[in-house]
Formats: sequence, structure tokens, C-alpha cells
Amino acid sequence: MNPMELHQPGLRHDPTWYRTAVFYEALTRAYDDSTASGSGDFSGLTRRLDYLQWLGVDCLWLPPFYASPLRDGGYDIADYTAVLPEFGTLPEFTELVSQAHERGIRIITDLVMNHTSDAHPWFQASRSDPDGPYGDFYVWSDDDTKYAEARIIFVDTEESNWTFDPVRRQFYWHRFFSHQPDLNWENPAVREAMFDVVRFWLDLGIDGFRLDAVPYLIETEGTSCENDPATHEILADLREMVDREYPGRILLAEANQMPDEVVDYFGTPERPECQMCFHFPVMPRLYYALREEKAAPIVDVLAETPQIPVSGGQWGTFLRNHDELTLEMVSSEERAAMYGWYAPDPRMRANVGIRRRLAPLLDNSRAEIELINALLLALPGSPCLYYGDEIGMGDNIWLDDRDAVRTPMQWTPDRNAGFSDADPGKLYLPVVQSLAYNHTAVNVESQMAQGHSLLHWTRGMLALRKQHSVFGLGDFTVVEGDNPAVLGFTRWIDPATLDEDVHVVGENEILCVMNLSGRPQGVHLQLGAGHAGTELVDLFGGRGFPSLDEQGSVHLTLGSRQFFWFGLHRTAPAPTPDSSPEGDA
Ligand SMILES: OC[C@H]1O[C@H](O[C@H]2O[C@H](CO)[C@@H](O)[C@H](O)[C@H]2O)[C@H](O)[C@@H](O)[C@@H]1O
Ligand SMILES: [Ca+2]
Repeated sequence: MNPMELHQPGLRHDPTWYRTAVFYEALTRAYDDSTASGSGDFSGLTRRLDYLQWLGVDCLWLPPFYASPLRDGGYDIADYTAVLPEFGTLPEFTELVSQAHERGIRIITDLVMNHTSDAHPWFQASRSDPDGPYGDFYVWSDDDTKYAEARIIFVDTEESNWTFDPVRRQFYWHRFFSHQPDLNWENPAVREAMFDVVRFWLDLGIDGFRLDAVPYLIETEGTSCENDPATHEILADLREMVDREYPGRILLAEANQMPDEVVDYFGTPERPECQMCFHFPVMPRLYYALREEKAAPIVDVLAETPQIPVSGGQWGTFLRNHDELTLEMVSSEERAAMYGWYAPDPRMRANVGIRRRLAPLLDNSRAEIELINALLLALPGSPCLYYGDEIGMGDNIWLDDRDAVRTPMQWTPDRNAGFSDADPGKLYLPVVQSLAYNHTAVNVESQMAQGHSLLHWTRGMLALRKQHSVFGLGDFTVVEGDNPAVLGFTRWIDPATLDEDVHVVGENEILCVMNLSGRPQGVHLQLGAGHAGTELVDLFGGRGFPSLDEQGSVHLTLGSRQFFWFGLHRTAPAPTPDSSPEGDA
């Protein structure tokens, strides 16, 4: 058992907790202001833990809250082991961690390994004293011609990945903003310093890290400077250290890459890297499938996704986060279509993506919001919700950059949406005041009071998912159907094949059927003869569905954007995993 867990009364010993967990991303600054300063803080987050527990959140992901000039939402770190004073103190942070643990909620934080702020003392020392201990901490060059094949990521603001520093009279390398110099990971001292940062936070009891912008650690001439083999070596070394010194803590990769490249961030059985990787390619396909009214984009991207190469690995899935909805992982034709559907106003775009929240993206259609969430919860992976999307919060495209989607959480219909007691003019960003998403209409308190609100619906869905570990642990098989607008798939598991310490509850085989179209659809689904006579048991409590016939097929009718989740209760024993589930395919 992980010794830390002896001191964490609310946490159950569960080495693979992240495979069945629901994650929730909350910005400390945006969640709750306990001091009327105009900015959220740790104590504010702590007093909202009961809400998160009620909602069904298992793990809170906190983006950077470290000392920072805040020129990139805190991803520009000026001191890795100090917290931003406006967010509170280190003891207040550790209190947040222990209060979360008491409620059975784990906490992961962001680790920004690729770069620092230019205000970081390491950079200041590096630029002023090239021969000193930090002289080689960053990637310096006499000219700006190296690594010419590396793309620019922040295309809205940057023209080059090199910037001239007038103090050192050399160029420094940066994959993001010019105020975020890349660390030189070829230098062993950088690795030591960053591993110590990791130890510092793990010693405080956090449960792991989201590894920010992790493909860009190492640069090699003549390459894209992404996914370098030496970057993978660093990650494998990091995992080795964490497993040795802090067993049970997790690493989650933010590698915005194609399926065959992102999968490498799990590492290999001999050299594991991250237990989890965000699945960037699947996210835009969910939105694409909804507008094209076809299952194929989802089926295709999952078919292109290689098997996770290590045991115990898990995808992290999401609909939105604190960044733009990135369109880097779709083709230029798909991107053009998505801009047309989802970002008709150029103000809605940022870099290669769309800076809008979930509800406005879907025109506040409750049916579409429910359907895309049902996809998120049923497809392979552990889902990560973005704060405020559980109540259908809106965005503010008149704010700069990704601030559009980082406005204060809307708790009540009162002043400042119950987020802060400060003068409204003092808030770090204004509360959303648009007609459709005004905080007087969209807030937690009102939705708590309405049994059919999106908030109650979301909570119910998380609870249902939790009753069936197959959603987190199971395999995925597409079911053959005759209607391209309907996605059918099974999630299935053979508990006998799982390690003893993996705790399984609920159905072993679930059929999910989702109508991606805005019109009613009929579909004939073919599960195969091994499923002959199988009963369909609606997990939402509905009745009167036909059983599968002797060929293992069934005809279903779905309303506009409707979905079903059925337990499959076979009349004959399930085939062995090799032959299951049918092709039984
Ligand atoms: O620290 C710099 C940035 O790192 C993350 O960036 C990611 O977001 C980008 C879009 O905003 C994306 O294009 C890139 O592939 C990612 O690595 C972080 O999430 C950002 O907030 C941050 O600015
Ligand atoms: Ca780098």
C-alpha cells in the first residue's frame, strides 16, 4: 500500500483508481474567491469540495497556481515551489489537499517542464551570466536559424520560435510565447532541478501531475522537434523515479499529437512513461460527427488509435478545457468545416482552434449537450469535465485570447454570481453577462433547485457510469449497423482476466447506441450469433426493448440525438475473450 494513503482516511486503496475516475478541471483563480480580492483562491476551492463530491468528481486537476506574472494563465512559472500569493499560502494548499482526500477526491496539478517565465530567476541568471551555474539552463544560439522545421504553435502572436535577448546578445528558443523560454533538457542540472520540483509537490501529498506541453522537451536539428526519442527517455526516467519514491502517483501526458504518436507517451512495458494520456485526436471528431450527423469520424479515429502498449494505461478524454478547442489534430478540410460550423465569427477563433465553451458551441441545445456528454462518458477513457460545463456556462468572446473560457464560476444569481464579494470592477475577469448565459439564469444554485437541470442530469450520468466499471476498464468494439447516423458499440470486460486488486462493479457488457442526427432514425444492429437471444436491459430504467434475435441482431428506433445504454444479458455463456465480442467480431 502507498504509505501516503495511511494518512488519507477518505481514499480507498485502489492502485488503478484513475482508470474508473471522473476528472474535473478547475482554475483556482476562477472557482471561488474566499477573501473578496476579486480572484479565486485555495480556501475558496476547499469550501466547494462538498459540491464536487456531490457531483461525483473523483479527481480534481488544478492548472498552475504557482508564482507567475500570469501572462499565460500561470503556465509562465516564475517559481516552481511558491504559490501565487493571491491564491493563498502553501498551508492553505495542503489543507485543500487533505480536505479533498477526506472526501475521497484526489488532486493532480500541472507540471510545466518545457519552459519557465522569463521572470524566473533561472532565466535572469542565464541571460546575465552565461558562464554561471544557470548559463546552460536554456536553449541559446548565436543566430535564429536552427530547428527551422519546428512549427510555431501560438500562431496568433509569435512569428518565430527564437527571440533575441539584448542582455546576453544571443537568441533563446521558445515553443510558446516569447516570454516563455524553453528549458535546456540536454543539461543534467535541469533534470535534477525539475525532479526536485516533482518531489516537492509529491511530498505535499498530491496524487500526480498533468505534464504540460510534454512533446517539446528536446530539440533535434532536422526534425519537427516534437516527440523526440530523448524526450521519451526523460519521461521514462521521471516515471521510474516517481514509481520508486512515490508509488501510486500518476503522470498524465498533455501531448497534442496524432494517435500513433500520442500513444508513445504511455511508454513500453520495459520503460513505462505516463499512466494516462489525453486523447487529443478523438475530441474534435466528437464535434465533427455531431454536425456531419455521422458515426464514421468517431469510428475512424478510434480505429486509428493503437492499443495502449502497457498494462494499466488509460486515455484521458475531454470535451473542453482552459485552452481553445484545438483543431491541430484534424485535416485542413475538416478544420475549415469546423470553423464554419462552430466559429462563424472570427472572434471565436484562437491560434488553430476555437475559444468557446461547450454550451455555446452547441447553440445551447440540451439534446446535443447530453448526447456529446454521453459519448464522453461511454467511449474508452477516463472523462475530464471542465468547470462550469456541468451547468452549461457561456463564454465571453470579447475578452482576450483564452480568457474567453476562463470567467468566474457561476454559483448563484447574486452579485458576481456568488463567486466573490468584491466590487464587480475588481474581479480578475467579468462574470458572463450575455443574454443567454447570464449568471442570473445559469448558476449552480438555480440548477440545484430544478430536478431536470443540466446539473442534476450530469450528476445522474456520473453516478450511473460509476455503477459500471466496464466504462473505465472495458474493451471497445464497434457494432455493425445499417444507418451511418447511428453509432453502436459495446464496452465489455472479462473480470477473470483482470488483476486481483482491480475492483469491478456492474455490468460486464454494455451496448451503447447513439443517434448523431437531429432527426429520428431506425437502425438494424448486428452483434453476431454469439449474442442470440441476449436481453437488452436499459440502464436508465426503461422497459419493453426487444431481445436480440437468433442471429444476434436487433432493430431499434431512436429519437433526434437520442442514445441508449443497455446491459447485455446473454442467455448463452459469453465466448472467450479471443472470440469476443463477436464478430462476434
Ligand atoms: O504552456 C504553454 C501552453 O501549454 C499548454 O498548451 C497546450 O495548448 C495549446 C493551445 O492553447 C496547444 O496548441 C498545445 O499543443 C498545448 O501544448 C497549456 O494547456 C496552455 O494553456 C499553455 O498556454
Ligand atoms: Ca523544448
